[in-house]
Amino acid sequence: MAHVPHEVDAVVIGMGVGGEHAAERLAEEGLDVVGVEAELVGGECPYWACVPSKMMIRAGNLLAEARRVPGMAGDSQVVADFAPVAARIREEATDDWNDQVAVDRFTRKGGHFVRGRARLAGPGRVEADGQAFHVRRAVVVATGSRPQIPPVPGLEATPYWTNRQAVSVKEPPASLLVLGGGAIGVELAQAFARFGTAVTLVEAMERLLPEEEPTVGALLADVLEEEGITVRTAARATGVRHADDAFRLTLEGGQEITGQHLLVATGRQPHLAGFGLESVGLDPQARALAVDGQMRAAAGVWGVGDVTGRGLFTHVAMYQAEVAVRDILGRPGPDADYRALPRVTFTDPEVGSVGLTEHAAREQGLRARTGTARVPSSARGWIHKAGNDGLIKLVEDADRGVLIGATSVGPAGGEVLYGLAVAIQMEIPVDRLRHMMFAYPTFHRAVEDALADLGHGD
Ligand SMILES: Cc1cc2nc3c(=O)[nH]c(=O)nc-3n(C[C@H](O)[C@H](O)[C@H](O)COP(=O)(O)OP(=O)(O)OC[C@H]3O[C@@H](n4cnc5c(N)ncnc54)[C@H](O)[C@@H]3O)c2cc1C
Ligand SMILES: NC(=O)c1ccc[n+]([C@@H]2O[C@H](COP(=O)([O-])OP(=O)(O)OC[C@H]3O[C@@H](n4cnc5c(N)ncnc54)[C@H](O)[C@@H]3O)[C@@H](O)[C@H]2O)c1
Repeated sequence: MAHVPHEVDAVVIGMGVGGEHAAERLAEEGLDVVGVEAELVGGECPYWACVPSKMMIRAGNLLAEARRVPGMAGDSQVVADFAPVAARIREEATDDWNDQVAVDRFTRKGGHFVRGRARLAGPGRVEADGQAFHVRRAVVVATGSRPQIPPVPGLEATPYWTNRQAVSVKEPPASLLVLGGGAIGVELAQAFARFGTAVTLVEAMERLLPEEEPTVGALLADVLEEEGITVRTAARATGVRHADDAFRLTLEGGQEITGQHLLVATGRQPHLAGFGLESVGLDPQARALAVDGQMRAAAGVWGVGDVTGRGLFTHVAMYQAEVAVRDILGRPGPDADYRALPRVTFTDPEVGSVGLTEHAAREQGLRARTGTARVPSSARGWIHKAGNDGLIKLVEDADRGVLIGATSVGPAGGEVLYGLAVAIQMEIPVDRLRHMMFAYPTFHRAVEDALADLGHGD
């Protein structure tokens, strides 16, 4: 191992996307930085989350498109094979879950890497792998999040999957129960189903993706059911058993559903406990690490990424890391701004949203006006035909005449979102948006229809 200095400028605890970005940037700026990682540098996103799941989704989308050929372009016979997907995840995405490339990238920039579990031992004091560091300038807490496992009786004793096992399989299971109809649940349910897995998706709330506009969950449930997925909403699991290579999930009311595997995707919780936060006056029992607009958690301590409980997205972790780095370097800059935080769930159709939903806007006491357009009724949606499900919904603050929220569901829903995110971030008056030209026939042209509908859709 390289010589590790004990007096250092900064220690980054957790080298997931947030910590890795902060550590690399600080090293590039010439600071003496130690990065500590207990597992793999890069964290959840490249090895067990965003990247492998999106490779599965890309492959599943190809199958779905090929199955849409009949009636549109001739005939097709699709033989699904998961082997190339499993190989890509091993060879291209994760290097068989080896992070040497990422470690080398960091050390080449001048950083000092320590493999191990770091512990705060008081202000400016960090211990890891039997070494003690005296930190002159900054400790960055970037410990991420962990799956939140619900207290369903019997569950803990079963070999259930989290996202980690789900994206590491070499073959799709014959059948799969998915507990949780949030982002992970819907993305992986659809991807596996397209490879032939019989999927049952169980969501406790009334709708899938319950944080999104109500119409979104209903639309997505229809699409998934059309593809052969059994969707159970407002369904509570009261017990789980695993016997004879099968999971048996009992639902409130007594119905039992079975599957070869069970994926638990019921949310993630920030990782605060067990690494000495109390030694710097912070609460390890808190729901998330509280930070101010410059990502400061305490004197000499910054927090970035999932641990802060904001958004739980890779782009949020990297954005926050930039803010923290600037502040650590003593450069003035604006506070982190989440008004136009974009979210994309990569189902087919993609579900993109940014800013406030209508409900959230009203809860904040804003006078919300909404406008909606259906993608199949737009020129491009009509031309697209098979797989054209989707909608655009806009939420305007009627008092200020600017958009404060938008939803874009459709074949390119996540991409269409971009223009809406710019409009919200820049507070472009709705009256000016109405006088823009929207290229014909793009998917984003449906935004023009939704703008015209503002005030009529309420
Ligand atoms: C299945 C799935 C799909 C996802 N898809 C997307 C997507 O498409 N787009 C998107 O934007 N987001 C997606 N996300 C969310 C994204 O993965 C996270 O927001 C992102 O990984 C957060 O990065 P982070 O650095 O905060 O934390 P993490 O990636 O969790 O990294 C934290 C790191 O800290 C380490 N650590 C913890 N404690 C210590 C300690 N005491 N000492 C040393 N190391 C420690 C951990 O080992 C870990 O490597 C997805 C998540 C999942 C689960
Ligand atoms: N495309 C993306 O950007 C992407 C993809 C996957 C995950 N993520 C991130 O990862 C995080 C975790 O994803 P997730 O899907 O686990 O969480 P989530 O919070 O998005 O969804 C969890 C779902 O599980 C439901 N639920 C909770 N307890 C339940 C129970 N006992 N029975 C049935 N349903 C229950 C909730 O009502 C909710 O709908 C997300 O917050 C998201 O930020 C992002």
